[in-house]
Amino acid sequence: MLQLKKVSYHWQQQILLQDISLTIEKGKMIALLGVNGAGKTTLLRLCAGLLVPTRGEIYLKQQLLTQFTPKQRAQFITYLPHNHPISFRFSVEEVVMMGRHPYWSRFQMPTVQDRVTVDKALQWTDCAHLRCRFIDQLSSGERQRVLIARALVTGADYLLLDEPTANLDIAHTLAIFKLAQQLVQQEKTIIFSTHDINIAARYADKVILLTDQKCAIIGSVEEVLTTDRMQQIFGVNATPIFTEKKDKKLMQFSFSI
Ligand SMILES: Nc1ncnc2c1ncn2[C@@H]1O[C@H](COP(=O)(O)OP(=O)(O)OP(=O)(O)O)[C@@H](O)[C@H]1O
Repeated sequence: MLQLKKVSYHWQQQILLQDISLTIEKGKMIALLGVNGAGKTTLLRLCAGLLVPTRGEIYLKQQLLTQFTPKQRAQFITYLPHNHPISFRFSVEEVVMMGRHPYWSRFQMPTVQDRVTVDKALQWTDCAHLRCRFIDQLSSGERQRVLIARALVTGADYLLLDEPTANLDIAHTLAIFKLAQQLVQQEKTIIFSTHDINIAARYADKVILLTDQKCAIIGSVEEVLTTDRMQQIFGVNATPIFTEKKDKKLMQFSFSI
């Protein structure tokens, strides 16, 4: 369980996040929504332990996140940044293998199990054919899939993904979310930020919406994404459209301004 208790984050005099309390259980897919600059990346980086709250505490498995060593933390939580610039010349396979680092002792070489794990992740993300290419010579979408593969091989329980499919074409987007659903069934927790509200409505068990007061509202898609809130926070008219999919009611939106 990942728990935020009255977490605030300030940068110089600016309040970026204010009094956020959330409990994120295992085995959930959670969408993180908010306008540009709302603090989604900041919140993900706090949950990943890459930033320390100015006030409040974050607990992982009932232990303060700050008490984990970076290596211990990396075994439980992986963070996929948005638009991660990569200027070094490693092959795709080497980059994905880096995701296994949290399990290695100093100077350890990859094991057979590490190679099997990397092979699977390359296949799941449709990167197997790219494995010998250099990472800095890929398209942004190809690179993003490689970085998703690297996040997968960590085997972490919590995957914090900052706009994971922003650069992906539609088929790869759907494939990544299908894979994410399978991981959630295996008790992994995925928190992904997105600007695509229909993707959030389709795949998320819960939604965290960052408001202009720098607070967070958490709940089901129907509870959080009300027409009034969409108008107030995003400044758009959102008309819900309900469809049935495998006996499940699916809410999508049509937008106008
Ligand atoms: N390195 C930084 N130094 C100072 N302020 C920053 C820095 N990075 C982000 N900010 C500010 O923090 C606030 C939150 O930024 P953040 O990147 O978390 O928002 P976001 O919701 O992820 O935005 P977007 O949807 O545009 O990616 C913004 O006001 C931004 O200007």
